[in-house]
Amino acid sequence: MRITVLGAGPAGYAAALRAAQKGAKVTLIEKERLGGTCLNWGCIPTKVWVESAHRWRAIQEVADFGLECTAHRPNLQAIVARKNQVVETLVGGIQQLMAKQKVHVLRGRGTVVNPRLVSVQLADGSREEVENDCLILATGSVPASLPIPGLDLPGVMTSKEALDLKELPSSLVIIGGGVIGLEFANIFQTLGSKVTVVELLPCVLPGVDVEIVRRLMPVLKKSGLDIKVSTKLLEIKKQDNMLALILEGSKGVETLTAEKVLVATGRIPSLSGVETKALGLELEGRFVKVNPYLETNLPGVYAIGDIVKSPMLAHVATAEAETAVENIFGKRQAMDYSAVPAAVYISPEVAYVGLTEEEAKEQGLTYKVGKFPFTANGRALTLGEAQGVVKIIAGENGRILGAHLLGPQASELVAELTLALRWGITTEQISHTIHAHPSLAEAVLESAHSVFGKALHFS
Ligand SMILES: Cc1cc2nc3c(=O)[nH]c(=O)nc-3n(C[C@H](O)[C@H](O)[C@H](O)COP(=O)(O)OP(=O)(O)OC[C@H]3O[C@@H](n4cnc5c(N)ncnc54)[C@H](O)[C@@H]3O)c2cc1C
Repeated sequence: MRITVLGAGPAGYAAALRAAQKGAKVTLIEKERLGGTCLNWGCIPTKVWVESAHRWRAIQEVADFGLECTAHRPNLQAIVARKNQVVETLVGGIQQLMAKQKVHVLRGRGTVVNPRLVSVQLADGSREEVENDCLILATGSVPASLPIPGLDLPGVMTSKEALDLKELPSSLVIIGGGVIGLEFANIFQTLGSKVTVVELLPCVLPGVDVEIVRRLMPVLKKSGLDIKVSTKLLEIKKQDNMLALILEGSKGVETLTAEKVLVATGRIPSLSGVETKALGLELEGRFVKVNPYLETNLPGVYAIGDIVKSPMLAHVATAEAETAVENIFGKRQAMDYSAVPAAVYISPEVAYVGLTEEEAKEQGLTYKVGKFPFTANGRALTLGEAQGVVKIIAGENGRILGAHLLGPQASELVAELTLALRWGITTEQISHTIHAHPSLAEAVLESAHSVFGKALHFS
């Protein structure tokens, strides 16, 4: 079987690899870089910056650990160099995997001529036509742009440019208090910029369990971050060497000046090379419409990743890739979104899976809540990172409906609860499972105990 995959992000490259492993003759078309947004301008490079910020904070706190050390300043050129090196290592790894699985990688911009033919404009200006028996669309997403005057001024950036900043801005305003906005806010605030986050909605991290956001806010504010919610950006103007932002909030219109502005107001599907109207490809809003098997309305055409209406996350994109390939090879497997974890890499980390308490209420479910604070966890205290909580929402039968974590390594700890949620493991079963001591995972164990009011180290 000949399969063409358009786009080599975590959706496309994973689909290409899996299809090749199953014996298909695969062509993978990519106009920029293997690994797509996630590896080059998203998940991975941001976490390199997050780690530098984390270590910088740790250096400043070493005196609390009985150590003496003098650190001079963060070196952004070195951070960017390390970021590039990590990205190159991963992209190189994907290149090798493609070669090993004999995936034919075509570097150029693909245009879908019809469901069985893609025309590729190669870098040298020539064209190559690729025929297929099955086409997988994985063209990803791009930053959403707002119709606001001044967004094209020098000094106004998207996350892509921010990742290559070689000098620390003295002041930075971030438009958008979602996951990406807060991650950058945390990085630059920690490294020494004066950071303000402007969010249109009444709270940051919309969709996250309200109690978690409520607990997080004072921690962020204490770190020096200025957060303006229910505030709309009207315009950006140049003012001497700075940028002046005209904002409208509950107290009226105000002007804020900053050296740089980062726009993080979400992402929209990219359908570059996919003329939906001409092809007759059905959309759902801006997203490509798919059925539970990830098939579009065009026979033999699948769509996966950020272009379909599911959480815009790399691991979801990869899971969709695997499901689509299973279906191409004849297995009728619906995509399962019942347990999708998500994490926000700030300090302390936020991670969650399943229903929020608000959603459980809205759905009229009977539920119990278990909570365990990291202040009562030995390992968290040894790390000096005892802020936060593990909150579990369990149904009547003890099965986990949702879990919400704020604290050290939350992005790792959520895996146990995701496994439990996905496979119906109850809080009672977790509470009868021995966890290593001392470990942060004991906070998960104790939170499971606490669903029955039986936490050992907290009451
Ligand atoms: C700053 C930032 C941080 C993020 N952090 C995280 C995180 O920590 N965890 C997480 O899960 N997610 C994160 N994400 C989201 C994650 O990057 C996306 O969900 C993921 O990359 C989607 O994968 P995809 O394969 O659908 O699309 P993409 O990764 O966008 O890849 C699509 C690829 O298709 C190519 N393409 C498009 N059109 C054509 C064409 N016509 N011809 C050839 N090639 C084409 C593009 O060049 C691109 O390489 C982050 C995103 C950003 C921006």
